[in-house]
Amino acid sequence: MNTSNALQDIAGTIVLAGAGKMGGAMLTGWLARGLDPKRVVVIEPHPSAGIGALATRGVRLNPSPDDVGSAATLVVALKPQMFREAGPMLKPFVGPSTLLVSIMAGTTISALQEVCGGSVVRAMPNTPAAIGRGITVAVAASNVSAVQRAVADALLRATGSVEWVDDEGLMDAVTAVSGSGPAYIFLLAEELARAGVEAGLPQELATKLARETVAGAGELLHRSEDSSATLRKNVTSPGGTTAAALEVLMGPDGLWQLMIRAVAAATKRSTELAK
Ligand SMILES: NC(=O)C1=CN([C@@H]2O[C@H](COP(=O)(O)OP(=O)(O)OC[C@H]3O[C@@H](n4cnc5c(N)ncnc54)[C@H](O)[C@@H]3O)[C@@H](O)[C@H]2O)C=CC1
Ligand SMILES: O=C(O)[C@@H]1CCC=N1
Repeated sequence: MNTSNALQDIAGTIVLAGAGKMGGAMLTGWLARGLDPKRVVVIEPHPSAGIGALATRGVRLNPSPDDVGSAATLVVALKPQMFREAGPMLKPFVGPSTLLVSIMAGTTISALQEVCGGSVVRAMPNTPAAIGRGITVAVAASNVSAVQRAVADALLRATGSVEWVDDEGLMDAVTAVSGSGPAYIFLLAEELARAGVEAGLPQELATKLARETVAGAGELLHRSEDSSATLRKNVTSPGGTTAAALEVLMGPDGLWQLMIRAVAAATKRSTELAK
C-alpha cells in the first residue's frame, strides 16, 4: 500500500481522543504524510503548545460533539485508566460505520465495543513512532471491513511499520515486548553509563559513550541484514574483553533471566489493566 496516497484517500472525519505523547506522535505522522488537517478533530483537555498551534492549520480542537457527529474513524489514545471515565463521552462520535482504533494498553476489543461500539481495531505502537520508526501490532474485530482495516493500517503505518495478528490474546505479550520495550533500551543506556562511572569514567563522558553506543548499535541492527546474534558475535573476539562481559550477562541470573521476569511482569500488568 502506498501510505501517502492511502492517507490522502481516507474518507470522512478522523477524531483523535487524547493527544498526549502517543496520540500527538500519531497526529504528527498523519499530517506529515499528507492527511488534510481540516479532516482532523482533536479531543484533548490539556493540549500542548504544538497541538494548540495545529488549529491554525485547520485541525479542530475540542469542538462540541454535536458539531462533529459520528466520525469515520475515532482513534483513542487515552490512558486505559482514563477510558473508564471518559469512554462514554466518546459515544457521540461513534456511528454504525465508525472505525474505532485504540492504542490503549490492556483495553480489550470487547471492552471497547461495550463502552463505545463501532468496529474496533486494537493496536499497540511504541514511542519511536515520534520519529517515524515505531512498530505497531494490530488486531481487528470480526466486524471490521477490509476498507476499515486498510484505513487503520494507513493511520498506524504513518509512524513506522505495522504487523497484524489474528489472536488478540497475543496483545499483552506484544505490549510487554515492543510497547514497553523502548524503556528497557533506555534503561540499558542509563545503566551502562552508571557502570562506566563505577569503572572510573567521568559522568559526562560515560553518558555520551553509553548513549552513542546504544544509538549506534540500534542503527547498525536496523541497517544490517545480519541477525542481532551475528552482530553480537562480530564484537566478540575469542578470549577478549567482550567475551568476559558476556560471560556475566549470559550467565546464571544474567540478562535472559532478568528479561523473562521483566516481560512476564509487563504482560501480567497488561492483563490487569483489562479489569
Ligand atoms: N507511552 C508509550 O510508550 C505508549 C503508550 N501507549 C498507550 O497510549 C495511551 C496514551 O499514552 P501516552 O500518550 O503515553 O499518555 P499521555 O498521558 O501522554 O496522553 C494521554 C492524553 O489524554 C488526555 N486526556 C485526559 N482525559 C481526556 C479526555 N477525557 N478526553 C480526551 N483526552 C483526555 C491527557 O490530557 C493526555 O494528553 C495509553 O493508553 C498507553 O497505554 C501505547 C504504546 C506506547
Ligand atoms: O507503560 C504503559 O502502560 C504503556 C503501554 C506500553 C508503553 N507504555
